[in-house]
Order: sequence, then C-alpha cells, then structure tokens
Amino acid sequence: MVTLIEKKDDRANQSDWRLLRRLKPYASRYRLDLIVALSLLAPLSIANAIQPVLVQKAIDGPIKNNDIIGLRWLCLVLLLTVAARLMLQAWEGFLVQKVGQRITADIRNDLFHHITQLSTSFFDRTPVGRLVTRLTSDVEALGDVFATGAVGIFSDLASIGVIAIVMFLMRWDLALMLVLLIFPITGLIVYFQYEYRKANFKARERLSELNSILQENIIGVGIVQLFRRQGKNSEQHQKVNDRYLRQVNKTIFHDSAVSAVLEWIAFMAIGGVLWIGGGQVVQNNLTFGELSAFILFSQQLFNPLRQLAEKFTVIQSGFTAIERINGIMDQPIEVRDPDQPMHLPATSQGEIRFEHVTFGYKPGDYVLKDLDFAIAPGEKVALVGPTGAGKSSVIRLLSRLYEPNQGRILIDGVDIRDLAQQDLRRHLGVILQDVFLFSGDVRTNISLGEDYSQAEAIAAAKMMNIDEFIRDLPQGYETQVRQRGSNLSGGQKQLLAFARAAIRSPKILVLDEATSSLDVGTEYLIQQALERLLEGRTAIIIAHRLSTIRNVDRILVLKQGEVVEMGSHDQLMNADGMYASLYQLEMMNAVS
Ligand SMILES: Nc1ncnc2c1ncn2[C@@H]1O[C@H](COP(=O)(O)OP(=O)(O)OP(=O)(O)O)[C@@H](O)[C@H]1O
Repeated sequence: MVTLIEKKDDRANQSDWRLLRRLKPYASRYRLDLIVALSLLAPLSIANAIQPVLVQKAIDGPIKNNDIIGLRWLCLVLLLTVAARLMLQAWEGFLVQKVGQRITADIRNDLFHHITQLSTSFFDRTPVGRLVTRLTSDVEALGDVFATGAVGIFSDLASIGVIAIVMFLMRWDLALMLVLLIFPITGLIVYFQYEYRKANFKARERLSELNSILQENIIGVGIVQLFRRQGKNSEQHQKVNDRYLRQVNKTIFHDSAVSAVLEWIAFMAIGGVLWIGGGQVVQNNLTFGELSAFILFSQQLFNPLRQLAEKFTVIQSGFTAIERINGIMDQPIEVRDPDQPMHLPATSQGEIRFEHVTFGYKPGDYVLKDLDFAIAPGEKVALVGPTGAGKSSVIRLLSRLYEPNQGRILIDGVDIRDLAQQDLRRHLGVILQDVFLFSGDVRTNISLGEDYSQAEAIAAAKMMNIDEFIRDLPQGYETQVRQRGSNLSGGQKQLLAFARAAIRSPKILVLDEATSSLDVGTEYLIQQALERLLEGRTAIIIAHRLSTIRNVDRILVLKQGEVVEMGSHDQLMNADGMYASLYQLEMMNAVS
C-alpha cells in the first residue's frame, strides 16, 4: 500500500531553509541560550584567526632579532588565546547541545501528541513500523545534529569569514589564491550534499520498511510459526534488508567521496602556498613568518571546510529526519473538537439517532448506506448480520473514529460532531472484542490513568465479578499485567474491560461481543456482569452468537451496509426473514 508519506518523496527536494523554518518556533523557546551561543561566535573566530598572526609575529620579530623575552611574551599570549578559544568553544558547544536536546525532546513530545490525535484512517494506511521509525530513529537523527556538534557549522562559517579577512589584510595575492579555492570546494560540497540527501532519504524509507516487517513478524510470531512461514518471511526480510544495505552503501560512498576530495584539495592548497609563497620568500617579497602564517591559514581555512563536509553528513540526516517528521506533522487531524463545543448535560438520557448515514472507508465505496434509526434511552439494541455487513463500522462512526460521508449521528439531540470528544467519550463506553491491556498494574488498567480511587476500582471489579480473581493474583491490584495481557485469560480480559466501562459509568454502552467460546463457568460470570453493566443504560451490542441476544429490546439486521430487518426476537422469528434463517442455522449448528 502506498502511504501518504511515501508519496512525499519530492520532499527530498524541499529547500533546507523552508525546513529550518519549521524548527523556528521550537528554537525561539530557548532564545536566550541561543543568543548567548551566537554572540560567542565572533570572539571565537577572532581567537582562531589570531593564532597564525601571532606565529608570524614571533618568527619575524623576536626569533629574527634574538629577543628571548619578547618570544616568551608572545608564546604566553598565544597560549592564553588558545585557552580562551577552547573555553569559548566548550561553552558554545554546551549551550547548543543543551538547547538541541531540548528541542529534540519537544519535537518528540509534539510528534507523539500529534500521532495520538490522528484519525483511525491514518493508521489504516500507515504501518506501525513506519511510525515507530519516525518516533525513534528520525527523532534520534535530529538529536544527533546537536549531539555531534554539527550545529557548530555556524562557528565554522564564521571562522572562514574572519580568517579570510585577516589573510587579505596580510597578503592579498596569497589570500586570493586560497579564497578562490573555496568556490570549487563549495560546489563539490553542494553536489555531494544533494546526492547524499537523496540516497539517505531512500535509505530511511527502506529502514521503515524493514521495521514494518520486523514489527509484523514479532507481533504475529504465533501465526508465523503455526503456518511455518519462517522460511518465506526470512526471505522477504532478507530482500528488504539487501535493498536497505544497497541504499546505505550509496550514502557511505557519497560521504567518503566528499572527505577524500576535500583532503586532496587541502594539500593542494598547502602546496600552492609553498609554491607561490616560497618563490616570494626567495625573492624577498615575503617574510618567513608570513609564509608560516599562510601555511597555518590554509590549514585553518580547510579544517572548517573539511568539518563542514563531515558535519553536513549528520546535518543531511537531520534534514531528512525533519522532512519525514514534517510528513507526519502535516497530516491533518481529521476529527477535531468544534471551536465552541456543545455539552451533553449530566442528566443526559442516552438517546441515539442515526439520520441517513452513509459511509465508506474509500470514497465512493460505501459500506454503510442510508442508515436511519433511533435508539431510545435505556433501550438495548443488537446489531446482527453476516460478516462484513458493517456492524463494527456502525460503532466506529458512533465513537467518532471515522466521520460519516453523509447524514449525521445525534446523541440526545446533539450532533456528535458538535460535541467535545472528551464529552462524547464520557457518555460512551466502548468494549471491543480484542481487549487491549497496557503494561502497568491491574488497577491502572481499570482506571486507565484517570483519577479513580482504589475503592472505586475495587467496586467496579466486584460488580463485574473479577475482584476475587484479582485478589488471587500475586500482588492483587498491583500485579503487573504482562505485555498485552498475556498472563490473563480471554474471559478475565473481558471482565477487566467491563470493569473499565463500569468505573466510568457511561450513559451509552457499545459492546462488540467476544467471539471466542468460553467455558460454562466464565460464560456465566460474563453474562451476569454484562446484565449488571447494561442496567439503566442505552446499549448497542454487536452479537456474533444470536443465542445471547434473545433478551435485547430490538434487533437490527444489517446486510451489505443496509438495515434489512428490525424488531424484537419474536417479531423477527415470525417474519421468517434473514434473522430467522440465521437463527435457525445457528441452532442447527449447536445441535450437530
Ligand atoms: N479500516 C478499513 N478500511 C477499509 N475497509 C474496511 C475497514 N474496516 C472494514 N472495512 C470494510 O468494511 C466492510 C464492513 O466491515 P465491518 O468491520 O463493519 O463489518 P462487520 O459486520 O463488523 O464484520 P464482522 O462481523 O466480520 O466483524 C467490510 O467490507 C470491510 O472489508
């Protein structure tokens, strides 16, 4: 499946400045530290450029004139300049890294927050592995830009500027030769930068692909082993891994090439200085001190350039990461709270009304067509129908995980799009078939981190027949739930999910009945808990076993997204339509 993010390959061509602008709001939070760091650039660059000048002064002055005292003074000044430069450099580095890591942490938080608000349809199109890559390695790549001192690029640029000025003041002809070399080097850096960026962008896409495969295979390891897919899946993994490797090799090539070329040019520059400057020394047009200073200058000039090339590798990865992070940040939050949300009163009755609702996951391919029904407060309604009829889609719309294409859904007369989502969730308890448990203790899994007391959690667990079981656990309510609840049975997970709903006491309950068969004892506990949970509440139950819903007030029979029958069990049996035949089929299966 092609995701939106993949389509954004052209992002690799976005200008770096446009990308940097996205960092501006983050950087401005730490304005003061950044201003201090930037103001250190000028003294740092001057301290850097002054060193060759001091060497020149020492050679042409005290050394030439046998002035030992003068030489020692100059050495002391040189030493102090180096010490001052190192201190300023350390201070600047510390500030930049500190701010950088804070910015990275802020981006990580914002990205996480944004992802948690994105609509379910986004998650339908985007594999989990890709998202995890964004949240881990992309944010890390961005952090590396700061951690490796790559932002020192600004001080490198400032150093080049100041060195150029000092060189011109000393000898314009030699200075011109060195400065002219900067242009082809910059051209090379820009070329390799572009190529590296392209290769790196693709390498990261391959990495996400690899992560997706890894994620799927780890989550689905049971199925992989049961169906003996290990060999085939390893082959698939190897293919993607090879593709990733090839792409990484390309990035390594561009990275090494730029370093080698720069090294070569740096030595050419020293050679050039010796060639031209040496000739001038022989003709007495240049002093030894000036020649030495220029050899040092050429080193000092090319060192920052070399570092620029090295840093650009990290910076390019950072840019790629920003592009990809932006790819997520630019995903619109489709389900938003209205500007002035309406509120359901605390005395809300729990009436539900679907008004001519039509919906499709893909445009034009409707899975629910013109649904039009109302559920009275306190009424219990079952949704039945063959697989793929649209039952789960009905509750996804009611929970506002998706929006209808046409029509509207009202709770107590208020369109759910006019409600704050929090308000909707407070009035709506949803229990899904596949109960998701978070790592943490049992109590937290009931309260889900909300402010419920221990007594409330226990009361909910008691009402839902699971208190005794929890007390028997090694640490009772403080027992840690293993990943995704692997230390709990299917029935226990169901009861825990009921307790989660019970503690919130919503007006409306939506239940996707578990399909797996349970032993008679657990089945009884669940039925009893369910009856208590449903008491006094409006409920929609997706029933997979018709025998369990004989007592509901009304049954809606869905077929290919349309309500084809509606009525009580007895009415539908008398009508002898689709429900009656589904029911008879189930009875026959139960007997045989
Ligand atoms: N996330 C999705 N993206 C695209 N199509 C989907 C998605 N979820 C469901 N569908 C399609 O929508 C239709 C209705 O699915 P839905 O899950 O609502 O059916 P259901 O009646 O609950 O089925 P079951 O009883 O098997 O759970 C099906 O054709 C299904 O393939």
